Order: sequence, then C-alpha cells, then structure tokens
Amino acid sequence: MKAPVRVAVTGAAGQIGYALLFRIASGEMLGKDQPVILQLLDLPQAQAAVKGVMMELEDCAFPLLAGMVASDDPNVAFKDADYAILVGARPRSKGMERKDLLEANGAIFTVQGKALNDHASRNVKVLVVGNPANTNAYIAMKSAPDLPAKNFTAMLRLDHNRALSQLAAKTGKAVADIENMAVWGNHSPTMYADYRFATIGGESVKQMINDDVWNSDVFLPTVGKRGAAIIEARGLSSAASAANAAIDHIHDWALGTNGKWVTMGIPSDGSYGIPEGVMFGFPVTCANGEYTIVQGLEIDEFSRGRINVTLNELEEERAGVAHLLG
Ligand SMILES: NC(=O)C1=CN([C@@H]2O[C@H](COP(=O)(O)OP(=O)(O)OC[C@H]3O[C@@H](n4cnc5c(N)ncnc54)[C@H](O)[C@@H]3O)[C@@H](O)[C@H]2O)C=CC1
Ligand SMILES: O=C([O-])CC(=O)C(=O)O
Repeated sequence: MKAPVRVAVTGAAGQIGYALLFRIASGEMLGKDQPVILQLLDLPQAQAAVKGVMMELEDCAFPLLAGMVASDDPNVAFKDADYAILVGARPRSKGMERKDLLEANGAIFTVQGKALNDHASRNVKVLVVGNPANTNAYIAMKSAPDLPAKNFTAMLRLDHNRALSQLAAKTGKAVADIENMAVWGNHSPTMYADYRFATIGGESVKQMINDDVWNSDVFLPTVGKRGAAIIEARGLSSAASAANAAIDHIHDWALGTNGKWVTMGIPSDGSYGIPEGVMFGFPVTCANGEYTIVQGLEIDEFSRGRINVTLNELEEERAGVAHLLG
C-alpha cells in the first residue's frame, strides 16, 4: 500500500465541496491504490456543516480515506499538503460576470497563497477553482514566492469538457474519441475553445463540421456562456460538473495523460506570445507529475484575435488586483 498523501480542500462545506470530497476519498482522483488524508478548510460559521460532511465521509467507510482534519485556519489546513484544491469563494449569481467577484474573492487568495507558501509541501500541486479562477490563481502564486510558480494552476477543464461534449453532439461521435482539443485563455466568456486541431479516429473535426459560422455564432458562445446558462436553469452555479472537472484536472496532472491533450490554466512561459507569468489556459500533456504546453500549433488570424481578447481581459483583471499584491 502507498503512503497516504494530504489533500487540502477549501470551501469544504459548499456545493462543489459536497460533489468533490466523496470522489477524492473513493480514489477517483489519485487512483484506487492511493490513500488520502483530507484537510478541510472553511469559514468559522461553516464548521458545523463541515463536521456533517465528515460524518457522511466516515459513513462511506472508504478504504482509501486515511484521515480527516477540519479547520478554519489555512495555516492548519495547508500543513504539509501535497495537493490543494482552492474552491472556497463566493459564487456569482444571475446577471454577474465572474470578474465581478474579484473584489469579494481576491483577498482570500493572498492569505491562502501565503499559508501555502509557509506550510504546504514544497511540491504541492495547487488548483484554483474559486472565481475568477485565473486571476485568483495568479494572486495565490504571487503570494507564495518560495514555491515554484508552476505549482499553481487554474481550472479551465470545465470549459474543455464542455467543448468536447458540444463537439460530440455536433458530429454524432463519442466524446472519448475526440483528441487534440484546446482551450486558450481565461475561464470567462472570452475563453477561446479551439477545435482546429481536434481529430476523431484520425479525421479532422474542423473538416467534419466545416462551418465557421457555427463555430463563431453557436459553439463559442455556447461553451463560453455555459456557466451562466446553468445558473439561469438551476438558480445555482455548476457544482457537480465543476467538481468533476477538478477531479479530471488533478488526476491528469498527477497520473499523466498518455499523450492526450487536456487544458490547464498555468503560468505562461512565454509560449504563443503570452507574456510570462500570465495565468492562461493552454493545451498541455502531462507525464511524471508535470505538464508540458503543446508546442508548434499554428495560430491563424481568427485565433490570434480571440487569444488577444482573452489575454487583454486577464491583463485588466491583473491590473485590478495589483493593490492586493503590494
Ligand atoms: N473554475 C470553474 O470552472 C468553476 C468555479 N466555480 C467557483 O467555485 C466557487 C465555489 O462555488 P460553490 O461551491 O458553488 O459555492 P458555495 O457558496 O456553495 O460554497 C463556497 C464555500 O466556500 C466557503 N468559503 C468562503 N470563503 C472562504 C474562505 N476564505 N476560506 C475557506 N472557505 C471559504 C463558504 O463558506 C462555502 O462553504 C465559486 O467562486 C464559483 O464561482 C464554480 C464552478 C466552476
Ligand atoms: O459560471 C459560473 O459562475 C460558475 C463557473 O465558473 C462555471 O460554471 O463555469
């Protein structure tokens, strides 16, 4: 049996937390041979609810659940953490954009970035889910100067999975057969879901669909505004699908993608002209616990235009939080 790893989850009493924790404890995220210790962070007023979730986790008798800790102090919850999934933040409601949450949520990530810096494993893998996810991940990264910047990531996987599902529906093919999907940029309606390189059974998806108007007028707005459509329909923001995307993101980062492309929000290394350090969605492959940006893709004029729009938005968000970073 492997030694247990420590997985910190913030916002443990929230909707995403409830859809996420049981799957982590059952081994879906890190493998059926990997015991986990859950370190749960939430606000003081949510501690009773966290206790209730822990009681239910106990009642599942998960063989891989090697321990649990609950706290309202990030310095406790992040102690020696090998993984940190930062969900805890306010969700938006109808009529808001995710960046409207920056004022309410940004400050959370300075405190938590510093606590990770001071207490987590030096190899901690951090995924920021709380919105606006890219800029919050950027704030956490900048607040943790002693940890490698590459350990901080933002969740674009829900956009990636939404795009796969829309393409499967359009082509009548299976989701599992779609390769080489990419999503560029911010987790916001400006993100650019790019299927120019996608294939199904070796055939080009772009040629199969052969409809640029569908791409720009149906596909991109559907994927980009899917979060708002869920809020409209459910009255609450996506939770189970967000938890599922978080599981996929960490699973693939930790255990590898066998050459398959996935999308992660990561600090740019300058690839594709994205300034270094910008927390940007890129197509990546993962192996041996590391991600690598897929290189050498041609960026045509339409794509460059879309990438510039989402980059500009991220740079504006970054300017808007400069005061938090001192
Ligand atoms: N990146 C993505 O693709 C997605 C991101 N989200 C975002 O995830 C976040 C959480 O969503 P839900 O679980 O639906 O919200 P929720 O309101 O159900 O739960 C949030 C939880 O976080 C806790 N919390 C608030 N501030 C905290 C802090 N400083 N430290 C620790 N815990 C704290 C709250 O007490 C609550 O229990 C929201 O910001 C939402 O917009 C949601 C869906 C997809
Ligand atoms: O839209 C929201 O506010 C929640 C979210 O990030 C998503 O569902 O993509």
